[in-house]
Amino acid sequence: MEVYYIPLVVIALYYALYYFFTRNFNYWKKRNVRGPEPMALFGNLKESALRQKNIGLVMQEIYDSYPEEKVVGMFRMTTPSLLIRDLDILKHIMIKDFELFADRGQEFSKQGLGQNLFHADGDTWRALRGRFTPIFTSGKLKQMFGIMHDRADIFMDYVSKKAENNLEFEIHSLIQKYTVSVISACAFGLDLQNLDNKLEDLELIDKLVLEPNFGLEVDMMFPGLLKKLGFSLLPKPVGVFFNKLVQNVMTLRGGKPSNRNDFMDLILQLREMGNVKSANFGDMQTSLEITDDVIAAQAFVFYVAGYETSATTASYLLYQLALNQDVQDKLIAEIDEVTEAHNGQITYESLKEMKYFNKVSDETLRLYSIVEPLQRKCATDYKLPGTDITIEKGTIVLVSPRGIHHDEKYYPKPEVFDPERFSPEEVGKRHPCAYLPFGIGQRNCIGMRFGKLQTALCVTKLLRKFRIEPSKNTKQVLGVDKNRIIIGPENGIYVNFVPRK
Ligand code: HEM
Repeated sequence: MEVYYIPLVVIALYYALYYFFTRNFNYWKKRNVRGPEPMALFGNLKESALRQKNIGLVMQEIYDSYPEEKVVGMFRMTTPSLLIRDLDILKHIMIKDFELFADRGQEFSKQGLGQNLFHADGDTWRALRGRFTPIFTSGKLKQMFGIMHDRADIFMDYVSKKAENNLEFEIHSLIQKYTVSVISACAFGLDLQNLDNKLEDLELIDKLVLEPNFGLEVDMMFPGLLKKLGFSLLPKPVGVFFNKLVQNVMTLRGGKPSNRNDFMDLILQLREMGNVKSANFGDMQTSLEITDDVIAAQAFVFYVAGYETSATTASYLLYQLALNQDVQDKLIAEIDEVTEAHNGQITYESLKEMKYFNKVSDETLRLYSIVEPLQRKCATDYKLPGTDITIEKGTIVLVSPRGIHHDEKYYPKPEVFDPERFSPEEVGKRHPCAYLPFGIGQRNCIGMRFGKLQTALCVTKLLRKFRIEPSKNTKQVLGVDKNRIIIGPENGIYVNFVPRK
């Protein structure tokens, strides 16, 4: 008899689940906000949740599908979120009304690695940003340049040896060797001499952190649940690894700054200054004790945010030089001229003088912005300027830099690589929010100057020695890796390094 109930139970369960996973899907319709039709459970992120497409491409497609809309109502899994397309609204959210949108809405813990600058929110973030901003000034970077330069020389020796046997390189993984050694040296004083021996632990960290895990989707579906349950977005071994690493470095330095002038020294100097109040970020007086856990969390985020982003930027840049030999000619001429004027040395100052390099680098990051989407959480009910729409407290708003950077309204023929888009005249004609590879506003990328510097150093050193040319494996169109949380090339980028005459 009971057996007859089984189909009924299955059907009831099916409907209950279906209801649960679609219960919010009238949310934007009720508010007259247009957007793509969501799918049960996945909302509008089915392809990224199933790892069929990088989330950056999914967001760009949503952006492209609504050219007339200022905002697009969408669903991150089952949670209503809003994609901002209009640049004036974007400016309000990211800059003018920043106080209401300071959070990213990804904080998963107030302890351990959760105290890192990227994931932290609220007072913890304010205190962290206030205290750590001084270690990214131009002056501090200049002091660190020597460490970076040594790493670049080791890298050039490595490449030159390899190039004796084979001109073709897969440049994404190649340049990662350089950025891993730079960040390891600058963030925690680790001198990786043999670039082929990327530490096994660091390989593992790469896998654990930069490959998407389903914690992200759970957090989208049930915002705040992971934090309540004490689950981390980051697997435990990551925390253990960075704590141990930082402990070792601090023990070696006797808990005091050495004379290396790396991030670890700068953080130890900050610690010696004690619990300084900082009111730089908003009205709130915030303070923060720099504990070992706080140091480990920042070492973690500087490492993870620092190496892959710059390696990807440099490899896309070299790829575009291979395809655009005229741009490369002009860039090499500039590098040679400026370097000769500095007695054949590439220095912090000489890199600053390379104006054309900056244009090439800016255009690279327009075409291939790497961190997608940008995200903020609304701290209060908020009427979007210039619309009748009020978003509720707690709503996640998203921005697609890739969508904006490929929008022909701002960049005619967006798929063409043209560094002249970044001449001062052209930049002056554009909306200030039309370019955001490093994000924008008070919560933008804290490591922007560091990232630009290590990319510039690597590329200029390479171009002093080699021309970059297409190889038989150079693709005309690059795919995007589906299995990374940031944008990067699928199956690498192949080019030839041809020694310059
Ligand atoms: C080409 C290189 C890089 C790119 C394209 C890049 C891009 C970004 C973007 C788009 C954001 C989010 C900004 C926002 O939400 O408005 C970000 C945040 C961040 N980046 Fe970078 N980044 C790069 C290099 C670096 C480096 C070298 C470091 C550290 C050494 C770093 C550390 C961080 C940190 C800590 C945050 C969080 C800042 C906060 O929330 O206060 N990044 N980055």
